[in-house]
Amino acid sequence: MIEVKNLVRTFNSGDRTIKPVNDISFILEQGTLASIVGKSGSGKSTLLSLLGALDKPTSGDVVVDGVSLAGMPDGKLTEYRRRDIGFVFQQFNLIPNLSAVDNVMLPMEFAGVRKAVRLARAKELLEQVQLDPDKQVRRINRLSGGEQQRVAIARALANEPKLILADEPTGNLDEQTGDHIIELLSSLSRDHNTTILVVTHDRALANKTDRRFRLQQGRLTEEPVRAHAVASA
Ligand SMILES: Nc1ncnc2c1ncn2[C@@H]1O[C@H](COP(=O)(O)OP(=O)(O)OP(=O)(O)O)[C@@H](O)[C@H]1O
Repeated sequence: MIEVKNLVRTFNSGDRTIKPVNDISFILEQGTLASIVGKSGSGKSTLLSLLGALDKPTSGDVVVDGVSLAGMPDGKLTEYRRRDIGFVFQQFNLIPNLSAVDNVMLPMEFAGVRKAVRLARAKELLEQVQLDPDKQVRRINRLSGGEQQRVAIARALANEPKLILADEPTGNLDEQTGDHIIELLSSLSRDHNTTILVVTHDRALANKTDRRFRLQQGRLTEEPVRAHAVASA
């Protein structure tokens, strides 16, 4: 369970102070698939960075399974990022001159997983995101944007994180691949009890989530979701 408590992040911009995260509180039960929508500049990336411990709040706290991130030493925060979070972020670029399969194996190497196990799991994950076997061994810089996005999702899943933070996970994908990614995220939350928070402009994805939030000028509101409208459409 993730508890976000009165989270605030301010930035000084010249002689102004801006507050892209302005007293945000919510609780996500384990296994929830939630989405955040909001205009450009509304604070979505800032909020995801705080949840992933890539940035520190000005005040407030994030509590993960009863453990508070505020006041956690940097070494422990790094451990939290590596072990508990799967990031699907633009700025978390894949390593371009490594193959897809090597990119997916990397987080498992950091976690000390044996090579044979890493390789088998990386292949299994790349199959789940429907990357053809011949492309699995190709260097990242020889894959299309959509294929790279799928590799990034497979890599985020590598260590079976408790929480996946995804910024526009279906952004570069055609409709069919996007639908498959939506199914994959839904089944991860439902069957593997992974908590997933996605920032998305994709209505098909937002409609599939259990909870939907809107961020406006640093304030978060929850919107009602029609109960799995897409599934019955
Ligand atoms: N390190 C920083 N220093 C100063 N201002 C920042 C910093 N990071 C973000 N901001 C500002 O905070 C506000 C929110 O930015 P953020 O990236 O969180 O928005 P966003 O909703 O993710 O936007 P987009 O949809 O365009 O990615 C913006 O006004 C941005 O310029």
